[in-house]
Amino acid sequence: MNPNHSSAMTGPPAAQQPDWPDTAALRRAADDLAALPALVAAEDCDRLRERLAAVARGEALLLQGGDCAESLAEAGPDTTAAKYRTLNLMAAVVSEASGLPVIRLGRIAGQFAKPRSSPTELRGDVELPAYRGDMVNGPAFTAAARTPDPDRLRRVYHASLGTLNDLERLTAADGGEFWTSHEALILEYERALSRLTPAGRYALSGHLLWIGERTRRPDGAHVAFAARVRNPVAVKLGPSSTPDDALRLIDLLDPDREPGRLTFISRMGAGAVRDALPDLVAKVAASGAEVVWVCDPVHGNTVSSPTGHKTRRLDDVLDEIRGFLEVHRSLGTHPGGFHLELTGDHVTECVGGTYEIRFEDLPTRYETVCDPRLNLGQSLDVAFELAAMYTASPVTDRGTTWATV
Ligand SMILES: O=C[C@H](O)[C@H](O)COP(=O)(O)O
Ligand SMILES: C=C(OP(=O)(O)O)C(=O)O
Ligand SMILES: [Mn+2]
Repeated sequence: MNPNHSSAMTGPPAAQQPDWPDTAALRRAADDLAALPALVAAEDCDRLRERLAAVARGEALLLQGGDCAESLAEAGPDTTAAKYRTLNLMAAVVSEASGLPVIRLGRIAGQFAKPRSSPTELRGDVELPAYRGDMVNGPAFTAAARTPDPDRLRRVYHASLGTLNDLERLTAADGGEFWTSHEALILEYERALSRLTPAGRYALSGHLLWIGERTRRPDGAHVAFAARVRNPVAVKLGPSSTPDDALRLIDLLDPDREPGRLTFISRMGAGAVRDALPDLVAKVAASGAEVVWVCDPVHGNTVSSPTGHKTRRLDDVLDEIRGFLEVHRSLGTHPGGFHLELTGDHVTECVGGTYEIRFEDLPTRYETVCDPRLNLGQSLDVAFELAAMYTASPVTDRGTTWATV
């Protein structure tokens, strides 16, 4: 794995790219995708950008959620409907309590690629390439499954198309808008599904694409790609982010200062959010840029259970949300929304909740292929806790009236 892999001879470095063993096959897969219909419409990306502009103005909230990594084996109408209904229920609860419209954005129909802390995984004395999401390789711990396979680009395209069809049926039945998003990680996939339209270039693999914590360097290939497309885009900001990083990203990704174009997803961890976030939000606000601030209260709170399962405590998730709201309250800025890893099923991957999952319960239904997801009950716990926070401190004007949270 070459961390400075550059996918074009002269392009900027692209972090977290797989070592594809057959680059000719990769080229053929990308060419096939480039000739297939785009997955979403450019006009819909524009419409989502308008909705996000309302969030930037403090007139709406964003709820973004879904699997850490979608799975080809699990893809289908039932899992899609379960995730859709979970987000729908959460949005209804939060909207009722806050009095604000809630925009529903799935981590769905394309969330098939993962950045990893380590390029390899060691079990006993066997070392294999890390699982990088079903767009790249398979989760089974065998050399065959872990070898990056370019045909997977085609498979996730078709699975995403099926999911989009299912989502269309679901939204037609209840009349609401629902948008799709994923991390723009594998550049061959994203470039192959970008299209030049009369209004400019769009990444048409999803409505909103985000850049992850591990690929957000301002001089990197992911930021360069996002800068070239007109979709709404987001960037994760972890505890090492500096105000200067944020301001550079604004200049690169939102040079025209278009409200709704750029979202920052803060993922600091419950222990760091109150210290790390205020300076970022204050300096961005002082620059005059109108970005959307979203809280991802899961990625900074991953721990290992005594049984070695990757997990998260619901209490930490809620504490980071509270910290995020406190920071915005004290600065008079709008806490624009929430980004969560969740599923509509009754999995046992995170601990805590009204129907409490304990460390010892984790093996019962631990089904994620990457990070632990909140189950249906835990997702609703988050929604009702949010409702309680909004009821205690009503939003009346740009989120400035957070008396207590
Ligand atoms: O979102 C997913 C994970 O946080 C990311 O892939 C890193 O996971 P890892 O530390 O298990 O590699
Ligand atoms: C990898 C992810 O997050 P981050 O880039 O914030 O670590 C993710 O959202 O699954
Ligand atoms: Mn994750």
